[in-house]
Amino acid sequence: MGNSAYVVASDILTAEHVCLAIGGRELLADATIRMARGSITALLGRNGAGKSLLLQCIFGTRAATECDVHVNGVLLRNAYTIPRLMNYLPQRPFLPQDVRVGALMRQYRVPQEKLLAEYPELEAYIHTPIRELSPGYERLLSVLLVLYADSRFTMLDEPFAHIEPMYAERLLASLQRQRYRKGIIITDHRYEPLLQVADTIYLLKEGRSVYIREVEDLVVHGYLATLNSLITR
Ligand SMILES: Nc1ncnc2c1ncn2[C@@H]1O[C@H](COP(=O)(O)OP(=O)(O)OP(=O)(O)O)[C@@H](O)[C@H]1O
Repeated sequence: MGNSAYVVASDILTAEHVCLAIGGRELLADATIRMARGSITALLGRNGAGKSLLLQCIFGTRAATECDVHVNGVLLRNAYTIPRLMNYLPQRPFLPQDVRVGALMRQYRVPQEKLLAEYPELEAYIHTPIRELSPGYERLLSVLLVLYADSRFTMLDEPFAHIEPMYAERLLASLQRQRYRKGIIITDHRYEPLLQVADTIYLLKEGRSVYIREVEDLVVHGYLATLNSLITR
């Protein structure tokens, strides 16, 4: 797990009693997540466990049956409407296809010089419209825009999907750097890199969030069959 020494005295976001039913099907049943600015929280769960729905409920773009989101004890409604509080990387492509990379960096208020210092290869794409990027490159750019944007909390839904191994490693390093200035929650099926950087781990199971104290708990709760892939590294 990550080093909680990175955690600084800071904003605390809690989402409690998150309940959601669609078409009579109970999909979230009292899920709870707590995240602090300066730390990384991993949200694991099997396919269809409700991870994306939970993030959308916290963000406020999905109407939940119940969802109490507080930042430093202040109750929030529709977190997405509060400037610079929180941003969210959805699982599916969302960038406007006709807009150029540089224009999007400005729109997201990304510190362009800093981002280009870390990813100098992006310079060549500054004038390129999104529709001309490969799907993997578009995904990488989407993750970077959300991660480097000015917000106190960032939620990333499958940031490693479609990203080549070299970029996945660099992205992990970027996450470590960005954790100093924001609280980050990540859900991804590539659990190994997540376990490396996460300070806190939750497993979403049967609509509830289970706090994972030890990686062995992931086997106990039926998320992993064994710990072999972790232990043999
Ligand atoms: N609009 C909807 N109407 C009905 N059911 C939905 C809707 N959106 C999601 N679901 C169902 O809710 C469940 C949880 O979906 P969600 O996308 O949150 O899962 P997930 O944990 O993110 O899964 P994955 O890891 O496969 O992306 C799934 O069974 C899905 O079919």
